[in-house]
Amino acid sequence: MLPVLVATGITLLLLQPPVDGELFTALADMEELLETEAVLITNLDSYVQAQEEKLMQLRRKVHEYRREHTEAARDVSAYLSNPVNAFLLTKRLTTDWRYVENLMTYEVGKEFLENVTSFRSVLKFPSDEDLNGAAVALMRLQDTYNLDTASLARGMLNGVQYSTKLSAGDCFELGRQSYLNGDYYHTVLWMREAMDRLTSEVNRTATKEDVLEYLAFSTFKQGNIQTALSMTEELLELVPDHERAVSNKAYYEKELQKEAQQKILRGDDGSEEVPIDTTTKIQKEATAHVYDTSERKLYEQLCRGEQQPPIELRSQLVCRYTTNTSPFLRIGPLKLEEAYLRPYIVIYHEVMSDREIERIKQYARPRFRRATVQNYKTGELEFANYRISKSAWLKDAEDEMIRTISRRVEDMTGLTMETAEELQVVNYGIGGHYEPHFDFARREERNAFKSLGTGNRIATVLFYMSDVTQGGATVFPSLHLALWPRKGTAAFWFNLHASGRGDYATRHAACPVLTGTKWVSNKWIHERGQEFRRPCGLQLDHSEEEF
Ligand SMILES: O=C(O)CCC(=O)C(=O)O
Ligand SMILES: [Fe+2]
Repeated sequence: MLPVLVATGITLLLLQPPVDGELFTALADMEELLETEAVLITNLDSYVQAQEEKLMQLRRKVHEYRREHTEAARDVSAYLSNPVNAFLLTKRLTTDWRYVENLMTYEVGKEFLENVTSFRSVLKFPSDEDLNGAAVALMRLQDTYNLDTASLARGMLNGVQYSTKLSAGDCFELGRQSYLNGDYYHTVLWMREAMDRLTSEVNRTATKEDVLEYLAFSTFKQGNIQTALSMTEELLELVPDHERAVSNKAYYEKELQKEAQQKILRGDDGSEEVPIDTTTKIQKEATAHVYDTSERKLYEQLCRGEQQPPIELRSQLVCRYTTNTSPFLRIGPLKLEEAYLRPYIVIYHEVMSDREIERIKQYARPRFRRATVQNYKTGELEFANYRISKSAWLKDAEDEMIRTISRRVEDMTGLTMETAEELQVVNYGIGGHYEPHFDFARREERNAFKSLGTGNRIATVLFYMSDVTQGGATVFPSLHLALWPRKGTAAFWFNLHASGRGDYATRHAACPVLTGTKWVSNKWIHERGQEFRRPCGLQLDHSEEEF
């Protein structure tokens, strides 16, 4: 139900901010939804078969009755003078008819519906919050990857068929979900698309009146009262007694009058009026991570692969074998590719085998929880729209293979794992992402690791445990650097300067996954224990900030 703008001008907003859903946050969980769907399809198929069987029996009865009846009608007295016929007619209208009635009243669907109820306790079903989360993820992809609404609705992405085509009803639902989030920008985009699709649909999947109602209200919310009014008038032509439309029309007219009066008072002739663009993007998520728009722009460009560090910088980078971080590497050197020099960011190739990856995934899957972030004021772990993925922590003690990974990180980096965090395994579903952030704790967050007594996160090792079909890069906006996931590789960088102060240039993000799934695991290495392995620097960099 849409809100009514009452005559007093009070908007009755029925916005329900969605609670954070769970299933949409990782692809691993979505697989279970396909299993749920398979069971539902079988059940629905059996239900349809049973209904068809019932109707067929009834249809046979119709034929039988009609045949006898036509026979009787041809010569009524001859037919009834036959005692067998007289008996059969009586039977048809007594016991036979009772059978027909029973068949007609028999509810075929009941047991199948009961089945569905019992499935709910054993199978995974998405919630309304999941639906909202999946819609928000699509909007995020649309924004980040500059996807135009019409192509997306046609299932096209970069000229190839990406998904099934969306019906007007599908577009309407995307618009409605955006509306529920107070995101009128996307509501307008998707309701317009729903309207376009409607005109070509034979079996209409949405009604023009519903689309117009959302469209008008969201257009008004976007600041375009005149268009909102025209849309409402169009709606009233279709449904003249539409209560909400009637009162909204009156409200819009009043608002327009007010505007005109104000213009006269200002001595405005209207010539300088700036048309209000209904497609202007509004900042939608109240809980959105705070970062400036230039960073957002760079972040999105990097995600789309449109930026890279300047050539002067790239030309200094090398690939080499590394042998000096552990004696072990003399017999098994690692392939190292430099990605950036200051800060030093490198990629190690072939440092996690497919077998190890499978084992780690197996361990993590049953323990997946939606990833949280720490509220630096309260210290509480909480969900945030700017980090959408599922994660699990794996201890060294759990499995020889996890221990081996830790030892490998030690060999790779030359840093001790004594004070490192457990291995964090992360799975991002479609649209899963992590907006720009620092891995180290800043001054105001210094409580974050205090209780551990291990100091700050000196370095990050990020293992890529899958290829990602499209999207999902790790990007460093201020460095114009994007690292593209490749299964079995790992990225490494120091988060802190040698002085121990946070290196702000390491601010990074995980771009939303556009197609496919993304698996990574993090090993966060701490300061304590590294004193002789990475000695403190005596010089302070001017960009350094005290931790
Ligand atoms: O998944 C990625 O690419 C980056 C993840 C990340 O930055 C983190 O988990 O802190
Ligand atoms: Fe990070």
